[in-house]
Amino acid sequence: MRPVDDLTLDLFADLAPRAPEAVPATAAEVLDILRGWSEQGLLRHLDTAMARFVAAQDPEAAPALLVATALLVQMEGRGHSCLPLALLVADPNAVLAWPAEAQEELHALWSRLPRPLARWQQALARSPLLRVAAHAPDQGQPLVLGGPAHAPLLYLRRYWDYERQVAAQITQRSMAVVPVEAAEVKQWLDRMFAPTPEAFDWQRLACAIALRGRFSVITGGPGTGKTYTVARLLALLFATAPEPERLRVALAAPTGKAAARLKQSIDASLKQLDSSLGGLLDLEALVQRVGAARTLHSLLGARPDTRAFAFHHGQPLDVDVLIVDEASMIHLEMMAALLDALPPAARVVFLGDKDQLASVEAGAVLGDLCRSAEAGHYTSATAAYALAAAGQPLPAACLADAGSALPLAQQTVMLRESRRFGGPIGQLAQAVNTGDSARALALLRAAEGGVLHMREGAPPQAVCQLAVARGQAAVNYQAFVQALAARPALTMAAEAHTAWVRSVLTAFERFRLLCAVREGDWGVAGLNRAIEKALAEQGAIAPRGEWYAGRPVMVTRNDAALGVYNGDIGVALPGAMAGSGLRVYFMDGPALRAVGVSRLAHVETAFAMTVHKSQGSEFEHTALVLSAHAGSVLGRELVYTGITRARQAFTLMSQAPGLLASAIHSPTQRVSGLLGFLEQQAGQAREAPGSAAPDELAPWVD
Ligand SMILES: Nc1ncnc2c1ncn2[C@@H]1O[C@H](COP(=O)(O)OP(=O)(O)OP(=O)(O)O)[C@@H](O)[C@H]1O
Repeated sequence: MRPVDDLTLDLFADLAPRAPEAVPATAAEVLDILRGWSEQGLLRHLDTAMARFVAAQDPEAAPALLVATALLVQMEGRGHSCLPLALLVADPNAVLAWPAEAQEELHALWSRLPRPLARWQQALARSPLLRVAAHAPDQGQPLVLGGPAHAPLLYLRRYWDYERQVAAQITQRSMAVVPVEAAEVKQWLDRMFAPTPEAFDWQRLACAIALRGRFSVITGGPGTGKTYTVARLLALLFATAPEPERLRVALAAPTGKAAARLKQSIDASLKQLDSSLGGLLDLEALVQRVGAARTLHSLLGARPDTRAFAFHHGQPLDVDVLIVDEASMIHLEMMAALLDALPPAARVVFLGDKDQLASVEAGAVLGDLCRSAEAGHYTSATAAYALAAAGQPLPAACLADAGSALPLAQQTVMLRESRRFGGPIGQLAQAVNTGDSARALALLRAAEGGVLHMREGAPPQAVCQLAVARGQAAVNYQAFVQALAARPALTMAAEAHTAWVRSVLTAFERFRLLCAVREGDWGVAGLNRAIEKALAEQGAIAPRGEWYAGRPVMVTRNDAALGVYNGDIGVALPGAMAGSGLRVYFMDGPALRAVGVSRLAHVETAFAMTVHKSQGSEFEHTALVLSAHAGSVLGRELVYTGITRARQAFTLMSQAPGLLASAIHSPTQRVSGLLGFLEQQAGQAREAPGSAAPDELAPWVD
């Protein structure tokens, strides 16, 4: 990006003349306006505090810089990694989506700020606190103006660093392919996958692609066989490694629950494969080698109260292969930390559903990485490898020119056939995903096969009724109530107590209420209170104070010392001995863990939880509750994620008619520059002397 000269600015000046009466805003006036917006709840106090910080550090800071800083911090709080400056200048409300009553003030301020974009850029670039990435040296400035010249992006410095680092790691790792004996791979794939003569087998392709790469992504909706495929990949690595007994494999996921589920499902898949391979490989030994799955925080060695991890590039993880599930939940900062901690020669495979909700924190990394997963964009070199190793010609529609295809695309495979969601739930999820609200509503209204249910415009009591009433068609918390009531006599052996605890935890996991928002009668807090009250009236629980027997809780903060992690769900129950206090029991695969309630400071009741927190879990019956006051939170990904948490039955409870359709028509778009960085770095890699373009890589040995 070149600095903008005054001549260029003059050319633009006439395009958007300022109204003659509009007096340019001063920095002091802008800080006052921002404070007013904080008081009205349009901005957070943190947002305006950052603008004040900039004003304090740079007394000459332009008013436009102060506005942009506050809005940038607000955007970060909403999950965006940067602020799209051109759009902000041209149409601030397209970026901010403020309520109608606030827009007049917004436009009033805008009329007093510079136009067009080039003048904003010039005003911003004058500050020593901002670095124009294209031509200014890095002097630790807290703000960075990057992105393409026609669509500049304003970053907080650390997000700019994360995106650049993540893109560099991915590009290098995607290009650093491992030599592979294609014929040997094909032989193993023939043994591991049944022939599919009529259809292209994406699972076989994913296995072959991940085998040759140090970075790969396998994306697909629920039940498309991501874990089935990765279990075969592990077996294939084990079969082809020069020293399989030394292979160090680690499994991880963003939450404890998702990690435990990954381990269970990989173990089950390897067992099934073991019997179908008839002892050709010692997969029992592989299962032992894989060990327990961990949360990403625990894998990286999170340290209390700091952003730093024990493992990083100076102290890399001790792994050869890392499988990471539920990758849609990984935020940008975590992705940067994870890639930084991986030894250069290790393979990492990310599994996840690109259409699910992105992380609460900034970044939508999996979504960004999978932007062209459906299209494929494979080069002729990848196609040749697919033919040699997976034994299938790639569909012509998935091929692309090597000059434009990203190295990342060569290592990304989308699985397309769901083995578990063929029925009404799968059809509903697909309708939502494709933006077809008419079909989604028709499926719900037809109450297909007793699997789908919908109620619009019902009072919150109806949601509570659905969750706790006896004799409902689909399973609800009555299963939990019954398990709770079946407590064995205190004289019974400890095994009976363990079996009871396990039955209570299992029953609780059969049903869940998922909300879009936390507050209000239709939010997590209100519904938790209502359900506690209703269950107490039934005599199922006896809440006296915060803790009571049968209180289900979700952990909201990692505590490595206690071994509990954000998202873990447990139930408070009395111990086996008479008079023993309440403990929260957690299920860790087959094992149980108990923590005294007084030691758990960061938990919340979990009869109702947010859709965000439900990622990585599935329930026999899921009820999704849509509040009329959810605002922009109510998007397509939220509804899709809620639906795909349901295994056998799904109920939609909507406070008002029309909420579902409006959510389906509002796909969430997170602003990020990650793809731009990936394209830029792929271009640099292509042009670097002696470097191989993706099409020229020699990834396998015939
Ligand atoms: N090629 C296949 N042949 C037979 N069964 C398969 C195949 N692929 C997957 N399955 C079965 O389909 C089910 C779903 O597979 P899997 O659990 O691997 O999907 P997933 O994409 O990991 O799902 P989720 O998103 O829920 O984690 C499993 O029971 C698995 O054994």
